Amino acid sequence: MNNTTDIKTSPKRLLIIDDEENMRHMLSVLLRKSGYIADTASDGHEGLQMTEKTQYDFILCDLKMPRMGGMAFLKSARDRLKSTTVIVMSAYGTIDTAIEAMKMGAYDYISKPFKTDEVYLALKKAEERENLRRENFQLKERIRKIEEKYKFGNMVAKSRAMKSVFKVVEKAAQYDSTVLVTGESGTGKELVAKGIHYEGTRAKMPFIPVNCGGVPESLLESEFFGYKKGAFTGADRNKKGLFEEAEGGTIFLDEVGEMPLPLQIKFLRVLQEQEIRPVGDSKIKKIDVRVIAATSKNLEAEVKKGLFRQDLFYRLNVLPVKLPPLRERTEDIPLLIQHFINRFNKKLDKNIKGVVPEVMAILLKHRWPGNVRELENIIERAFLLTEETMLSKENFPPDIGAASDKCISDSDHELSELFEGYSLKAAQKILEKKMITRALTATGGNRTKAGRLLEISHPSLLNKIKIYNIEI
Ligand SMILES: Nc1ncnc2c1ncn2[C@@H]1O[C@H](COP(=O)(O)OP(=O)(O)OP(=O)(O)O)[C@@H](O)[C@H]1O
Repeated sequence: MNNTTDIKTSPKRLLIIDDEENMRHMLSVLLRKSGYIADTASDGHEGLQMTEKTQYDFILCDLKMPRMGGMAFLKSARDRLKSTTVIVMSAYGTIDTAIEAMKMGAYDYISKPFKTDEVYLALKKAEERENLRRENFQLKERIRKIEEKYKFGNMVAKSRAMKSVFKVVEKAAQYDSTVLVTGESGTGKELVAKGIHYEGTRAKMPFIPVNCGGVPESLLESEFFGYKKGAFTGADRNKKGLFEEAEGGTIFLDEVGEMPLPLQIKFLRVLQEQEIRPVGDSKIKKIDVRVIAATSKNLEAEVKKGLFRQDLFYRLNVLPVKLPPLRERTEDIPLLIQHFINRFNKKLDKNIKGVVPEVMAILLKHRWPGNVRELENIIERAFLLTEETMLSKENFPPDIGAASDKCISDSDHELSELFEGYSLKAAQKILEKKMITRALTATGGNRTKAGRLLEISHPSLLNKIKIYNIEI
């Protein structure tokens, strides 16, 4: 019989509970030979005492015994046996008793009289289940630890750029200063704001988000500051504004760049004085509200254009947090993918393990104009389309990755238009000049960032700019 070798690999603790001396003896000799550390008990009562002292991997338990039978044992030891697999044995084994025992937490049952192979088989099956359960637990623990390490609030990230963002926002959570979060749409500005609020001392108080671009201009003032009964037609009662709703907590001004200029003046006053005046009211009210603002616009440019007040910009920009677009932090993509997979597994009750390498390569190359939101959406879409445990190319929109392919074929075309002949040196010069110009344009002339995009050092970039006489 080769079952013995299978079981022998790791010594497990096992308890045999049976009132028949012969059975206890036979099973313990047999199982010790197979590598188990086997103890015995002559009834449920003794079994209970032993489980108090020792943590067993397996228990083989007879059902009918004097003093305390198997069912009563299962009932009393239930809480203690969470990580023990119990197999019941019964000479009176009807399906009903087996079902009853399983309801009480037993994993399997064997009917007496049984052949030794049957015991081995039941134990082997239980051990396999145990291993699976442990692996599953370890995997979840590993993911949990990775997520803990790269986490702020509900955000995950591991890129250098995002780690420095996390450092700033962790600090910001400890204070009350106004924070201005900037970044393209979908980079996680609202998530940052929520993180600062829920990780800070105001966590138990309200977090009120307002989209400054989504409220009609005529309503903005009464929305924010509230109004007094009779302030205008239809104002038939006093109404609290969003600032009062957020009392003690945080107000999140999303798309603050959309705020009309007249309201900006009022806002400046609120931030300076920490007080509001409801529409139609002559009295002012003190407020205690933290302000976090966000915008995908370049507010400094808006200030220059006269569309945003400079003084308000300075008031908001006490602690600036800039979220880089996803295409500039590709190291975050695999972590985010796993994060969303875990989330959708829970939400949709699935067991997806990951994406196939071919898809990962495509996702790493994609430009992500919609940033993390776009990534989240296409993972959710792939979840709905797949029947497998790995997400494959067919589950993703065909245009994902097409942009990067197009880039290559475009540049192929451009290259052949740019020069003739076969000189590699000449081609290299043309290509270098073109790539540097492209990187400088993409970074608004920022040489440090352009160097990073080109993956060359800052001095090397400066040198090439000089050699190729590139104008910035
Ligand atoms: N680092 C991250 N980890 C996990 N999820 C993220 C992360 N960044 C963004 N998300 C998710 O991406 C989506 C978009 O994030 P969020 O709404 O915070 O972006 P935003 O910059 O405020 O977008 P918009 O400017 O369009 O309002 C959300 O569902 C959010 O949960």
